[in-house]
Amino acid sequence: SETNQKPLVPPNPSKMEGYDPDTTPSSSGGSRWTPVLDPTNNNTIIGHHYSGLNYNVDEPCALQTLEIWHPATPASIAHGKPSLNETYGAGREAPWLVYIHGGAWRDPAIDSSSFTPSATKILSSLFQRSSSPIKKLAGIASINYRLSPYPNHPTSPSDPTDDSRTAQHPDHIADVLTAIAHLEKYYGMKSYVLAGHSCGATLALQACMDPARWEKDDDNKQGWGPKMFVKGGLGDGYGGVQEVAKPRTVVGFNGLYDLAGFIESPPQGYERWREAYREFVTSAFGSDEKVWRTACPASAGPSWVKEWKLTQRGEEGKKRKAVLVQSLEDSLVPVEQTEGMARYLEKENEQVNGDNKVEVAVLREEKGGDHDEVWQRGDRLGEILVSVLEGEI
Ligand SMILES: Nc1ccccc1C(=O)C[C@H](N)C(=O)O
Repeated sequence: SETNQKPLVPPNPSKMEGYDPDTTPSSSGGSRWTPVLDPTNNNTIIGHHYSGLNYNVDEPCALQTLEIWHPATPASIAHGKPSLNETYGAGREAPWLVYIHGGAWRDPAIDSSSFTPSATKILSSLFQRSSSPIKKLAGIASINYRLSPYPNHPTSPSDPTDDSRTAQHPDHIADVLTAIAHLEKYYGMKSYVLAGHSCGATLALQACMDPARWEKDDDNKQGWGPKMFVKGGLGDGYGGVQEVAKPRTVVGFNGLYDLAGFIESPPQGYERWREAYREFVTSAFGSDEKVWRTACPASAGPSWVKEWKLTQRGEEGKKRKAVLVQSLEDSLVPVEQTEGMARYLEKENEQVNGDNKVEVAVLREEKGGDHDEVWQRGDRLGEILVSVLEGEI
């Protein structure tokens, strides 16, 4: 397991060329910008895509990567890649969309590329609505993060020596925050919508909480804490917590929000999954059920919502929003998870007034398909996120 004994070095200036991913070290073997073609008209370039970007610059681990898509512009089409000024320029005010994949913190078959159908749909639909989508959406990022052990996976069991498959809470959220810090620092990301599927939705809400929650007792030197956040990453480079801007809007799809609650009393029809839940929750969070409760956004107790502060210029005082989407056909995650999350937020809202309330929208999808179909199809997921970006939800 990782230790925080290793001396941490400040970010290496020679490795700060992240403004141009073409010159950023890439763990997945030198991916390059590729054009994204409109599926409704295979001749039109609607974006440019880059995968396998390390966000842990100094000590890259196989899963500490992200991929990005940018809406095409006349300049990016002419050059075959995004124009740096246009895309990452200091004046860029459009939000990013950041996606966190699911897979119960452990499934090696679900990764950042699972957002491809949705990203394509989003770019395509923004192009139908606008001649200059880059003004509405600066970029899309889909994040990988280290996974927890999955020794009994049928085809890709985890190897205990693989440091991308031995993570335990809070490694997952620490990686997500490191990735967000990377986007802020190297890609000029100022504001963003944070979306997640399944355990990615858990992580999206954890990103709204105070990162100090992920510290462990000081006397537990092998334990986790803020120092772990920067293992070769960004932050202040000396072991401080990565302070990242919080998202103004969070969108959860088929999310897990109260794992202890599920395991304690699975809703009717979901009892058969109890042991599977117990298994992946133990792998991700350890065996202390208290940690399961405090790490999950619907069971963390009052009142973490006040930790969800908007600090970006122009966002102060703006209303925060949680959009919770649940397929009623999901055989793995019951709608009760989403209802419990909504109830938690509404209860928090009773304690505050006006703009301090979190706007809560719950979408119950009658024909949402099974648990993973929402990202496998991508059309509805993309449609919902476009509506969020356009301020329609
Ligand atoms: N059983 C679950 C219950 C809820 C949410 C996800 C799962 C999963 O099984 C995810 C993943 N396909 C896995 O193999 O761990």
